[in-house]
Amino acid sequence: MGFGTVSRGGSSRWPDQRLCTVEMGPPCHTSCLSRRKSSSSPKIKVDLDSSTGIAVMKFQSPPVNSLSLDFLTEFCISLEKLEMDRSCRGVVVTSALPKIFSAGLDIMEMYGKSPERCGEFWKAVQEMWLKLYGSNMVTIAAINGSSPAGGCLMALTCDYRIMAENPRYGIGLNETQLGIVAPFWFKDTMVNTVGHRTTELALELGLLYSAPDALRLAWWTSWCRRTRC
Ligand SMILES: CC/C=C\CC(=O)SCCNC(=O)CCNC(=O)[C@H](O)C(C)(C)COP(=O)(O)OP(=O)(O)OC[C@H]1O[C@@H](n2cnc3c(N)ncnc32)[C@H](O)[C@@H]1OP(=O)(O)O
Repeated sequence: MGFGTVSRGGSSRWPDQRLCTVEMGPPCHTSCLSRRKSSSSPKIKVDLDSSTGIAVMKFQSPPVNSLSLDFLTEFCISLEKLEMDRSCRGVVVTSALPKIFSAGLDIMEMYGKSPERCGEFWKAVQEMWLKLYGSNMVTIAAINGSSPAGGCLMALTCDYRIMAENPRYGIGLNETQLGIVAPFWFKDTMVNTVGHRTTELALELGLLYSAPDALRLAWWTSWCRRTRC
């Protein structure tokens, strides 16, 4: 079973556990997280407004909010805590840094590391996707800066996307420009939002879109497919 087959909003609060076994090694989400410790200085600031039930997760990991193992671990733990808080109905993910939403996967995590460390990192990337995609909360990406590759994946994984209009901000799965292939579940996540043909073109050329171009291609017209149960 592939990641692209995970359905949203099913009866379970978490995606099918079989996915952990097949794609992610030994189960399960919580045990993976509890093995890792997040760094002492928070990379993500979380504020929950109890009067609205809306939480804001602000990325504050300079210089570019790259998705390191520490960042991803903290993200998953924070999201899990909000998930368990019944008063929280929705989450906005955004950046505290000027000009950057997230630069995507931390390139230094993929260079000169042991296979074990690479495996741990990749598992954390998958967990981020599973937790965000399978969340019972309404999830919104407020994209207030550039959002290439893994940053784009994170935004696409949310129910809604809102992007600040600035000609310097780009969003897209630009992996081809880096000489690497976007994993199929990155691709599937984009197909779910903008359709097959747009995704095919975007991935082939490694395109980064401005907010108006993305709007034209229906990046922002996804709807909330579930409510908090
Ligand atoms: C198999 C899965 C494959 C891929 C998924 C991925 O996500 S791969 C990562 C893809 N990411 C990118 O291609 C983004 C590359 N970065 C940029 O385009 C720019 O840095 C960005 C985000 C537009 C910001 O530009 P700006 O001019 O503001 O900053 P600058 O380029 O000078 O970068 C500042 C420092 O950040 C470091 N950095 C940038 N991106 C990453 C990253 N993804 N991981 C780790 N570090 C990153 C950059 O090297 C600079 O470091 P410094 O020590 O100051 O030189």
